[in-house]
Amino acid sequence: MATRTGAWAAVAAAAVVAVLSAALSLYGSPLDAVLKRAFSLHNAHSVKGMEDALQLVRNIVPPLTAKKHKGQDGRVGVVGGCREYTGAPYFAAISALKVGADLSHVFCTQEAAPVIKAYSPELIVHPVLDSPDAVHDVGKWLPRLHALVVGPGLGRDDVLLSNVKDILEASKARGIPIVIDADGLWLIAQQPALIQGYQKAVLTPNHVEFSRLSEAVLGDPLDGQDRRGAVLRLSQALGNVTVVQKGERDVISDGKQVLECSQEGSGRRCGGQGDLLSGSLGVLVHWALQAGPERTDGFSPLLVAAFGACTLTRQCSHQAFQKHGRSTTTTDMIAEVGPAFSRLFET
Ligand SMILES: NC(=O)C1=CN([C@@H]2O[C@H](COP(=O)(O)OP(=O)(O)OC[C@H]3O[C@@H](n4cnc5c(N)ncnc54)[C@H](O)[C@@H]3O)[C@@H](O)[C@H]2O)[C@@H](O)CC1
Ligand SMILES: Nc1ncnc2c1ncn2[C@@H]1O[C@H](COP(=O)(O)OP(=O)(O)OP(=O)(O)O)[C@@H](O)[C@H]1O
Ligand SMILES: [Mg+2]
Repeated sequence: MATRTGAWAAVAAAAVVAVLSAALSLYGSPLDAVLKRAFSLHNAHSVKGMEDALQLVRNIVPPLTAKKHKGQDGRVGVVGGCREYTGAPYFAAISALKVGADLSHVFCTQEAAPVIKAYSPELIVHPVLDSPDAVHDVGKWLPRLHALVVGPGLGRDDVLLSNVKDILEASKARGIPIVIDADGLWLIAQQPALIQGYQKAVLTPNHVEFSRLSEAVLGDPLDGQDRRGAVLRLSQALGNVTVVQKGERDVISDGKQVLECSQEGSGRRCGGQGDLLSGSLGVLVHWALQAGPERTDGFSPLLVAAFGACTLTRQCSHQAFQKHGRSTTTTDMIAEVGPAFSRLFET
């Protein structure tokens, strides 16, 4: 009996490795050769691999029950929003709420706050980011937040960036998961030490942001030929911070494993799609860490969360484009978050 159980466990473990390897390729570990072989063997079954990776995301989604209180499924904060950019923090914060967070806060400048409030009565908007007490004003909310999304619509004003630097330090000290996007990545490119080794951080650069980070951290211009290697190396150099390089395919790495998302999206490249991704990721990161590695078959929870946010964003783009074609905008994509989520993760 014990032998049969052992044999079954070995077969099951081999199957898990093989199946996941269809969607994941693994570098730099002692298992490298075995897993690379498994990957190339099963690469042809990428649809199945994608399905298995999606199952890991489904495993982290908390059930909707009558037993929960408000806030339990996620209290997310977005740090961004200034005179020029009010759309980006709105897109990120409303996306977190639409994915399933219970409360979504925006910490922005005084000038941006009434505009963002006027977009939505559902967001809690704090006009504090340019106040002399910004760090204290945001800091007092930190104990109540499960995750922070830093950067959408932040701008590059030195005073704001200096406040955000201190907010990052305070968040790290509390162990709060942090998604860093847009101008938050500009700050990290100036001061990579700010995030070095913080393994509860996920960076979500677009093509240009990735090049900037790569140059700052590795001194390398971007190698467009080997995107997976480039993302893996950046993550490793940052001390296994998770990196999501957005593009025609999204490439995700925690410095140990590399995962690709090629869910069908659309040809529409309107602004704000990255904000939908970073806001969604804010809540998924919380869910993934809460679920723990048992629910993600030993894969990094942040990797699974990132895969979920990328898949969801692209599916929203696909669905919105089917309805609106060329006139698709991020607002149309946000209207698809519910149906896209159900289709991907609640089937
Ligand atoms: N409605 C809004 O308020 C929006 C505000 N946004 C904010 O705008 C600010 C600047 O963001 P940007 O993303 O423009 O950053 P950057 O100011 O660094 O500009 C990047 C530039 O690179 C270009 N680019 C992007 N992907 C490229 C690719 N694959 N190949 C070549 N060029 C490429 C873009 O057209 C852009 O001009 C951020 O704060 C951001 O959050 C954006 O999120 C878009 C929506
Ligand atoms: N060429 C592409 N083909 C398909 N999907 C893409 C392509 N480029 C980006 N995407 C998708 O669009 C989403 C946003 O990526 P993008 O590179 O536009 O981010 P961004 O520039 O930060 O956006 P934002 O305008 O919000 O700042 C991601 O989900 C990504 O997968
Ligand atoms: Mg962006």
